[in-house]
Amino acid sequence: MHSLLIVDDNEDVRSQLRWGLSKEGYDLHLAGDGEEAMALFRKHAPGVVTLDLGLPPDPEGTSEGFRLLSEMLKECPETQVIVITGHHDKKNALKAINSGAYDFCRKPVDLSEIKVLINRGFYLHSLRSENAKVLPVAAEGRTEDFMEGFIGTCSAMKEVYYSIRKVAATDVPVLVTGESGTGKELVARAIHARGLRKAASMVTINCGAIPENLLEAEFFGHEKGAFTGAISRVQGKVEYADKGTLFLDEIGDLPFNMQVKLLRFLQEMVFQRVGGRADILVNTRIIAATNVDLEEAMNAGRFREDLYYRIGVVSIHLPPLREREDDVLLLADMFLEQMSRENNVAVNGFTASARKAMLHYSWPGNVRELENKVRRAVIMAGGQRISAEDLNLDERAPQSSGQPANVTLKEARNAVEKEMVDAALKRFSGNIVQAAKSIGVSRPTFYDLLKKHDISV
Ligand SMILES: Nc1ncnc2c1ncn2[C@@H]1O[C@H](COP(=O)(O)OP(=O)(O)OP(=O)(O)O)[C@@H](O)[C@H]1O
Repeated sequence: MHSLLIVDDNEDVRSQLRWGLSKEGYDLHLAGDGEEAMALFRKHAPGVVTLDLGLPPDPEGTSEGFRLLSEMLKECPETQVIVITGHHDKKNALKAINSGAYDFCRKPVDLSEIKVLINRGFYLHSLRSENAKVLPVAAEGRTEDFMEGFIGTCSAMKEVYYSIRKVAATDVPVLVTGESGTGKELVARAIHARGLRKAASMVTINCGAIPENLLEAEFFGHEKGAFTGAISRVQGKVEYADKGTLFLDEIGDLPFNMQVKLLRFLQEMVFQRVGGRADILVNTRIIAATNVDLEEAMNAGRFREDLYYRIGVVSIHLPPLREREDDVLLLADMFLEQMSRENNVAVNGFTASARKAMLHYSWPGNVRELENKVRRAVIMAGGQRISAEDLNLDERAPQSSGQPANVTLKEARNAVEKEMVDAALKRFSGNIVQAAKSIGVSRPTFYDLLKKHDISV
């Protein structure tokens, strides 16, 4: 039987949880202070603990809660601790996760939400206990300055590798932020591949690429006859992500209506297929990515605050390529090697001026743009070495092609943006989906760019 310890100094809360969880079949233990909690912890070795941070002798603060959290994890690192925090206390929720808590729940505790967290906690506890080897984080210290699948040695990327290793060992939702083409999906894959759920799949939903009326069915599936054309029952992506990871790409583009449904699902991990009545329970880890500033979207009323707090407790920010020091050259060499092999073309590196141009260019499309430019250059290069011209870069100008030197970075970026949108439209004869894909942005973002630069299709 699963042993569960509840630590809360409020007698009413303890009674409510005792009552609410009595039918779940746990071996339930309740403590009102730190001393009692540690005694029960040592005696019953619970797989999951719910821990109110405000405990005597510091019921208004969090010091005793954090002390207990660290003592428990020191004695038994496999224990999954869910901390109970104040309603808007994102700071302490984040601190607790950083200190090794598995997840958090806000007051007043919602019974169905905590049940989901507890069940997931026991699931993770059994995975961890069965195979402690799946946790690479303890062995890989902060000194690891590289990560398989990634090229880059600048200090900002080392921070990213460190964060990936750290969050991979937990099950908390992670928000990956960064401009388009910086490697957000690569980060999501790295977290999944190093985490507890690596034996199951990572399922991706591109929230910006699916028409609004089809999104709910994409997430949750549909029953036969749910709408015209629904000729059979179809499972949604969420169902396929059971036991694994659900990667929500471009979450900033999720329509408001769907944000409400997603939040409801995230709180209880239960959903119904479109046109169905049965509740379906899944156990999945959420990783989301966005290239829009969600805090700004939240302030503008385009993104729900409660959803932001649910998905954004831990975030990993990817720096734009132009801020990664010499990494651009390492990446360019890697792409060159890979593409000359793939295309069976012998190319012997870049000219000095090509290297200079790559270092000076602002890379609005980031790593994806570099990859595309090198791919094109490998095919176009007449000689043994790739020149700035083959890369379509101007070796003289500090920014993009044709920009006078006295423009601001913002102006230069806008000009490049417009140039890329124009070129993509031309290349794909006005096909928005293909044009957006080719420059690495979502369809809604592409429409925003058309509007911003006053381009008509
Ligand atoms: N540090 C890196 N090392 C090697 N390859 C990288 C790195 N970062 C990104 N890439 C490659 O660049 C391309 C774009 O990366 P990815 O799709 O992960 O970006 P993204 O930020 O998710 O883009 P978008 O916001 O448009 O969805 C991929 O081919 C990826 O493998």
